[in-house]
Amino acid sequence: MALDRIALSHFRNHRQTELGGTAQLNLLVGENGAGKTNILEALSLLAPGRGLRRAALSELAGPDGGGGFQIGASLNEQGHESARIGTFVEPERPGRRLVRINGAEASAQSLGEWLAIGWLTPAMDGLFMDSAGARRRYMDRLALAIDPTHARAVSRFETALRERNKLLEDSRDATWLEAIEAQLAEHGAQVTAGRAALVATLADELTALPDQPFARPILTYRPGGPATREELRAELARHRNRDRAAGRTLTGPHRDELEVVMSGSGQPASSCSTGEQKAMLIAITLAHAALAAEGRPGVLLLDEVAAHLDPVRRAALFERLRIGRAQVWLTGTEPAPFEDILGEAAVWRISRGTAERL
Ligand SMILES: Nc1ncnc2c1ncn2[C@@H]1O[C@H](COP(=O)(O)OP(=O)(O)OP(=O)(O)O)[C@@H](O)[C@H]1O
Repeated sequence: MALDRIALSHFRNHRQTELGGTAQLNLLVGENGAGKTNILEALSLLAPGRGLRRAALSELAGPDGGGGFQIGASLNEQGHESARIGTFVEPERPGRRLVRINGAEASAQSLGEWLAIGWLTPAMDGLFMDSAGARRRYMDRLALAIDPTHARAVSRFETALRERNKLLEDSRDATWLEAIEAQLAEHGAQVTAGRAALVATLADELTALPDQPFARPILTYRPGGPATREELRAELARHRNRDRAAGRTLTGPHRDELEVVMSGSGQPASSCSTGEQKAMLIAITLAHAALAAEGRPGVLLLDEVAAHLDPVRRAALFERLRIGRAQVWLTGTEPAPFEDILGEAAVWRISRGTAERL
């Protein structure tokens, strides 16, 4: 299963770009600023969420679309189209993202039931040094591969959390607070379970990966509150005064942390070298792609990853991608580093928002 017949219209610098005849390995080459990452971003928007740049909808439309844009693709199974999926914004409703699956309107979250899309981009290089919130978002994105309903649980939990924080501040009405805490605990426990399951499954997958040439990370999920609904609810009720004094809820999955250390040395990822951090991110990305491919079809977007690796690591990466089942999209400024896969990859030259098949 793979994405094919991809069509972008008025999406960033792509006025009308079509990519057909895709393969398992797909390569976009072109100068800086040509529009390669924009294509990967368009594909990342065929998943729930804000895509690989986390851009606002208003940033995505190109200059001639009147504020609207369209992204469409076929899902192919053994050469036949099994579904047509798309996401778009209409010029007359610029703040609203719409999704269509096989011609029928659907929710953005339901996209996760069709495809599991993962990515690694240069913007993620600082993930281990970033705030814990960035790693929570990362876990949530990866968790979609094993549970497409995870995004919904996160959004319901966040709504309940905002509501409780507001009620703590302006209301002494215990009945209201109890009702909100019940919701917060229900969705919070679901978020915790989703993240815990993701990290456990990823950790298993990572143990199968050799230590070399990519540094193998050891992942530990550190929950910010009790795991079960009942315990979380009880703890919230117990700590109302404390939370009121702090002005916010101090227990729950919004306080979770994903701890990452390098196997062997046990060094925390945040104090590893830039190269080691990147190698660990690649290892997690590959492990995740393997997970995704076990469930729904996986698509892996690797922006400027391969060209920056030394030849040994690059060859190892290509080998892993070849044996994996995910469809892979790679970008680079030159075809040369991709010499080993040029014979089997579908290659496009991207130039000023256009794509030419090579
Ligand atoms: N909303 C938009 N409308 C039109 N053009 C846009 C929009 N957003 C970004 N661009 C243009 O897209 C181009 C950047 O494209 P992209 O990031 O895909 O480049 P790239 O090929 O990945 O380059 P690099 O190799 O430098 O990463 C820039 O020229 C930028 O001005």
